[in-house]
Amino acid sequence: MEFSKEEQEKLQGLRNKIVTDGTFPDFPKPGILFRDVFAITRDPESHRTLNEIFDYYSKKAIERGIQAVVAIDARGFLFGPVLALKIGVPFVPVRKRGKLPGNVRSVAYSLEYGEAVMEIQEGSIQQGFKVLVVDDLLATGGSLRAACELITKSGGVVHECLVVLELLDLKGRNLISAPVTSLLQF
Ligand SMILES: O=P(O)(O)OC[C@H]1O[C@H](OP(=O)(O)OP(=O)(O)O)[C@H](O)[C@@H]1O
Ligand SMILES: Nc1ncnc2[nH]cnc12
Repeated sequence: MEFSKEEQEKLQGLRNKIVTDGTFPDFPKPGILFRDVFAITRDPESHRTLNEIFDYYSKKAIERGIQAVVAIDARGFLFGPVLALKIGVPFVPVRKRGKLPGNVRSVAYSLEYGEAVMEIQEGSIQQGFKVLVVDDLLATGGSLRAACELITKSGGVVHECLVVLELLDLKGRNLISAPVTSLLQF
């Protein structure tokens, strides 16, 4: 997605915040350079700036006819509900195994520093709905791909994905067939 010059300047400020306050070598394992999105939410001015970017994104998402927002447990929940409110559509969670009640659909996946299982509640996505999938960060793409698979198997249509941070060298977007917008690239 295209951002205006004004938005690009705001995004540059947010990126600087991650560099100065949100970069941790060797966490949670040796060799992983952890990018901590809470560096933005901890700082009210940066948080407000990110919210303005979401205002802009949401207006465009309404024009594109997005009908539901799905976000990934846990850090995706910082942003998915806000976007769903701005767009005016349902927010649906995808959660790690064992957290969602009722009948669920599951998928095993791997991410940059481990393996896990994620789940979605049966009936939580209306058939044919155009879905925006949200997460804080795209690394290898394993998590986002698993979420997209759950949505598709539930009868939703993954229209687009939005992540705040993208780790470009891991090429995670290559695993995702829908268009992916990232706000800050590393
Ligand atoms: O692109 P990938 O290699 O799959 O990695 C990205 C995922 O890793 C992190 O989640 P994590 O499972 O650490 O969970 P958390 O949100 O509960 O901290 C992050 O929030 C993304 O969901
Ligand atoms: N390098 C990283 N930093 C923060 N969250 C992550 N999730 C997967 N890889 C990550």
